[in-house]
Amino acid sequence: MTATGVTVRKRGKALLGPLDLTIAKPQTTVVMGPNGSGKTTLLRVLHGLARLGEGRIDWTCDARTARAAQAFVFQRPILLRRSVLENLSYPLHIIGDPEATRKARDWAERVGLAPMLGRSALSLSGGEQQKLALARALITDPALIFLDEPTAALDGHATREIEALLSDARARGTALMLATHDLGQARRLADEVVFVLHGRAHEHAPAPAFFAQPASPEARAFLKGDIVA
Ligand SMILES: Nc1ncnc2c1ncn2[C@@H]1O[C@H](COP(=O)(O)OP(=O)(O)OP(=O)(O)O)[C@@H](O)[C@H]1O
Repeated sequence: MTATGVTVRKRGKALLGPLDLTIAKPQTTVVMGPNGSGKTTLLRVLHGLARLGEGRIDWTCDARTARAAQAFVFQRPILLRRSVLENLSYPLHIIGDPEATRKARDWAERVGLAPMLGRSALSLSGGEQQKLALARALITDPALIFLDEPTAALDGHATREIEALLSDARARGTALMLATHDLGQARRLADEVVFVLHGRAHEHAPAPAFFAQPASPEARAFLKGDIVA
C-alpha cells in the first residue's frame, strides 16, 4: 500500500496530511502519536471510512478488491443485536459461504466463546465483545485488519487474549495496522512503527530501531512519556 499526499478535511479543517506512507509487506504496523495527531483518521481513510481529500492511496490490486479483503476493529465493538453465533457467521453469510455456521462454531471454540453461542452478543462483557468483534473480523481470513485502540477499554486479561489472537493472525500472514496508546502493547506487537504528529507520518521505522533510537526529538519525548504538542 502506498499513500501519497493523502489529506482528509472536514468542513475546511485539515484532520490529516499531507501524508506519505508505504507499507511494503504483511506485518504488524503500529501507529502511535499524541492525542489528536490523526491516528484514527489515518486508519479510516486507508480503509475508505473517511473521505480522501487530496492525494491517492494505491494497493497492489484495485481499491475495491483491496477493501473487500480488509476488516476494521473499533475500540468499542459494533455488534449486531443478535446472538454470538449470528454475529460470527454474518460476514460469511453475506458472501454466501455454505459453511458459515460450521466456521462460526470453530471460531467460537478458538476464542473461548463456544459456551456463549446462543447468547445475545450485547449481553457479553467488554472483553468478550471485543473477542467476538475480532473473531468476526478474522473469520473471512482478511489480508489486512485495521484496529483502532482495540484494547483501550479492556483489562489486562482480556488484553492478553486479544494480543494472542493478533499474534496468531500475524503468524498466519494477515497484515495488521494497529493504533494504540499502550506503549507496552506497541513493543509487544510491532514489526514497524509509524509515529504520527500533526497529521503527518513524522517517523516510520522498524520497531527495534524506533524504540531503541527514535530519530526525532518529538518521538524521543513521546517515548519518555513527555507531553508532545
Ligand atoms: N468528525 C470530526 N470532526 C471534526 N474534527 C475531527 C473529527 N474527527 C477527528 N477530528 C479532529 O481531527 C484531528 C485528528 O483526530 P484523530 O481522531 O484522527 O486523532 P487520534 O490521533 O486518533 O487521536 P486520539 O489519540 O485522541 O484518538 C483532531 O484534531 C480531531 O479533533
